[in-house]
Amino acid sequence: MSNLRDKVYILIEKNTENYEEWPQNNAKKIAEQFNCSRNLVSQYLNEYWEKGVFGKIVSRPVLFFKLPQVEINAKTFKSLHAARVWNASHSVSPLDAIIGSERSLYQIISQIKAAIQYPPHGLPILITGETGTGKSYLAQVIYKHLQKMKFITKTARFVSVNCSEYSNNPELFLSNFFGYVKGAFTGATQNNKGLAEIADGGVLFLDEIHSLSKECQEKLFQFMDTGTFHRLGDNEHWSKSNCRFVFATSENPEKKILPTLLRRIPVKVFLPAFNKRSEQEKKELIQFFLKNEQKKVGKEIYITNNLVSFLIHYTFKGNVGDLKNVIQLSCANALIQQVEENKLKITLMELPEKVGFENYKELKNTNNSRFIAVSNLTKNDQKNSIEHIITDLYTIDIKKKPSEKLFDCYQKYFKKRFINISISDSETLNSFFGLKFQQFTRHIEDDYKISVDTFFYKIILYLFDKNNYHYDFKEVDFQKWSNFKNDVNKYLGYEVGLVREFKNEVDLTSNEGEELLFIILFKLMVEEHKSQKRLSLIVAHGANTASSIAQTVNTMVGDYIFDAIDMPLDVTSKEIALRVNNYLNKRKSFADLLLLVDMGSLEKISSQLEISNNKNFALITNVSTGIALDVANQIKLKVDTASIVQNVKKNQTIDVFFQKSVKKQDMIVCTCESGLGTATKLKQIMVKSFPKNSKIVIDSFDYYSIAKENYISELRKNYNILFIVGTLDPQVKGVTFFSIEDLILGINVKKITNKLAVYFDQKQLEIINNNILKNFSLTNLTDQLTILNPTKLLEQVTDAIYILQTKLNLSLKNNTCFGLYIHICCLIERLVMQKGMADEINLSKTSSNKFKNFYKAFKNSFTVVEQYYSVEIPEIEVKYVYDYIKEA
Ligand SMILES: Nc1ncnc2c1ncn2[C@@H]1O[C@H](COP(=O)(O)OP(=O)(O)OP(=O)(O)O)[C@@H](O)[C@H]1O
Repeated sequence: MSNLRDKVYILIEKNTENYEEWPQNNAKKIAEQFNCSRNLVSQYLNEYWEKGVFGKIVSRPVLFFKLPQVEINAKTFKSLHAARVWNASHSVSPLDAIIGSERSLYQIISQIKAAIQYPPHGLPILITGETGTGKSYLAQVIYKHLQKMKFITKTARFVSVNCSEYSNNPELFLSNFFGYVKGAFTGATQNNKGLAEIADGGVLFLDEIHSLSKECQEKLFQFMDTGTFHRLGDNEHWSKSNCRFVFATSENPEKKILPTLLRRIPVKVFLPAFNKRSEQEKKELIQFFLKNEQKKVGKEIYITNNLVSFLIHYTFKGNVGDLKNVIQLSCANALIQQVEENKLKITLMELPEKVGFENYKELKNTNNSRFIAVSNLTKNDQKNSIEHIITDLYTIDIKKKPSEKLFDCYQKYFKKRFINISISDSETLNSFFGLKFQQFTRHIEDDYKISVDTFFYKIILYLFDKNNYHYDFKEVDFQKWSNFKNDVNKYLGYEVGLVREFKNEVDLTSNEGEELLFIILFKLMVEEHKSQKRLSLIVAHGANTASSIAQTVNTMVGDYIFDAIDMPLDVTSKEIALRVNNYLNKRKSFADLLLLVDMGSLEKISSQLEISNNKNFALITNVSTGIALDVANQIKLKVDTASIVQNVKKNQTIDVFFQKSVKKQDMIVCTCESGLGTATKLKQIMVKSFPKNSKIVIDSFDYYSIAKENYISELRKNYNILFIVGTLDPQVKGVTFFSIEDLILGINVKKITNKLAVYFDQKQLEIINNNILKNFSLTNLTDQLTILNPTKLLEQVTDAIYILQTKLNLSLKNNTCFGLYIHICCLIERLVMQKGMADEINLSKTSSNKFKNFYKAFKNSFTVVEQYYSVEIPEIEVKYVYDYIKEA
């Protein structure tokens, strides 16, 4: 028989399982249940809390729950909701187990998590994507997540409705969905619950939502708004259901779903097609399905390397769903042949007939066939895991005895290990990390005049960008970890500060080991004497011609010399120039550019490349592995660029070209006094308003940097600044400023388009004009900036600022208000998404009385907002608003 202390533990553990039971976890209720002293129970509960076993919620009554794992410090929460959100974000979620959750689906899953735990019943979500990309699968995992994280009870249902079944029969939908009463139609012999009611407390998944008739869509959004509806045949009584909505469609939602319904779905996520996913993820999916087959057939499965390569490169029209079928059928085909064997071996021969080989380019270069066990399928990739690399660096440290040469050894090690690294530009730019890292390296190049080495730049993206790599770091347990750290630290300096600055900006959490690796790579990337003064780039047509020449040559000379850009066959010289310009734009601090291309006309591209006039530019055509090798060898021998061109001309019978370019790029600057985050979003909205092929660079900058003269003059060396868009005029001489306020009010948009007249034709200008008017409406702006309901949020923030002005007897200018609306809307979203609790408010003693008064008035004005979103605006943010208003 266990004692009372154990009984309390067991009861709390059991009740924690079911969120509905959490309110029972208080001393009074437990004491009643066990018929014992309340004080004693309270003592035990607090003991467990102090040990970090239970979390404490300081509501009335005080509640306890079992933490997912023991914490070092005692955890206290201000409300049930805060505890629940924290608990959810610290438990392993089924959503995190989805393949790709840490890379291609990373953003999507974070968005979904924030949306479904939004109080009280989550925000509706729309999942789009081609057929077979996993929309229904994701909806089911969302449901499992909600159950596991206790946002819904164990008995809550997942109700799936395939709307395409009702496309021609709205009445049937309404009766099945909302239920009916006896006599509602012929055959309605008794009252019947509808799917909406069955889903009460759970998840309602409406698949192929675009096929619902207009009438049904209207009824649906009325139900979404109020949670109530009439059963068919009964217009008097209201039925109720509180369910979470997940919608899916494989069509373009803007075209097929009523705008009124679409507006009520604030979170829209897009699942990528199978061929858009990385090789690593494809391999993991293949492994996942093969493991399922292994379980079914009860035999170990072996697959050939060529079949894996086929599955990775084949275009599956039905995406992941098709891949799953093809794997199942291949295993079935193999099983017929190998009934007697205790292993199942599958090769290209077992592929089902429906798979066509005509598009399969890789088949030409199949490798020597070899079988791989399913469990080993993704093993090779693990070799590049952060954990492995740190272990290697640690071993080098022990072997080499720390010396001046330590970082030379590290450099050699990385060059050897990552010589074949290939990350395309588009991959790096798609992610938040990629964009930020690019911006950051540009900032250190511009502001600190530090050159960035492309090779190490790529390794950092490869290892630390969750979109690119399996981010599976476990704590490294070295006996001599601290010695290693000390050895390395001897050679580190300002890099440490820069890395921390960057990490804070992207909100990258990392443990000690990861941080040290990041700093080592960063140091190697920026070491001045080794920095890359010459960029060598191969551009060629074909799926991987350029990268394969670059990889071969880099491997042959044992050094990372060439970057590569692969071009589709039908690309125009203009598009090539655009891609090369994008590449150059990211690497401003080089002295020479050596460009090796495979196409004919030299002048056509060179005239379209934008290279500042202080840089040498050499172009070599008809690139082949031989020519690239010749160039690489000369680079290794430190031959200067002009001589390389002459030598190649002598050695090879080809055309070469050398010129100094003088053309500058045009730029629109986006800035926002309330911070770089908002400026970046502003930039995204501007980019969206311009045609895709626009050559004008649109970029975001820190307000205070832009206001500095020397910063602007550096920028002007490479760019011609057309105008600035932002919340507050940074007063840059000779550059027109357009305030967001004007754009919101539709003022001055014509002036913008006038400035662009030389770049676009009349039709394009009209489109830009309309886009700006559309994209800069205040609601749309907030919509872009937040996932919360923009109209509601904006209304509440506007009211709060109005009250604040009245309280303080202030009259803020329109543009100050607009700046504040946008900043505070973004802030509220940040706080909602933060998952944890807001910091304790501790009005510092050093604050001025003026600020203290402001703080009080601000808090009073924002009470409604804070309560509605269950957030607390921290003092530091209030101080920010205070300074902003003071400056304006
Ligand atoms: N990430 C994944 N991990 C494991 N299995 C997956 C994944 N994505 C999809 N699948 C599997 O692929 C098949 C097709 O997925 P699903 O039916 O969810 O696609 P869909 O996008 O809803 O397709 P449709 O638009 O045709 O309804 C299912 O059997 C599903 O289990």
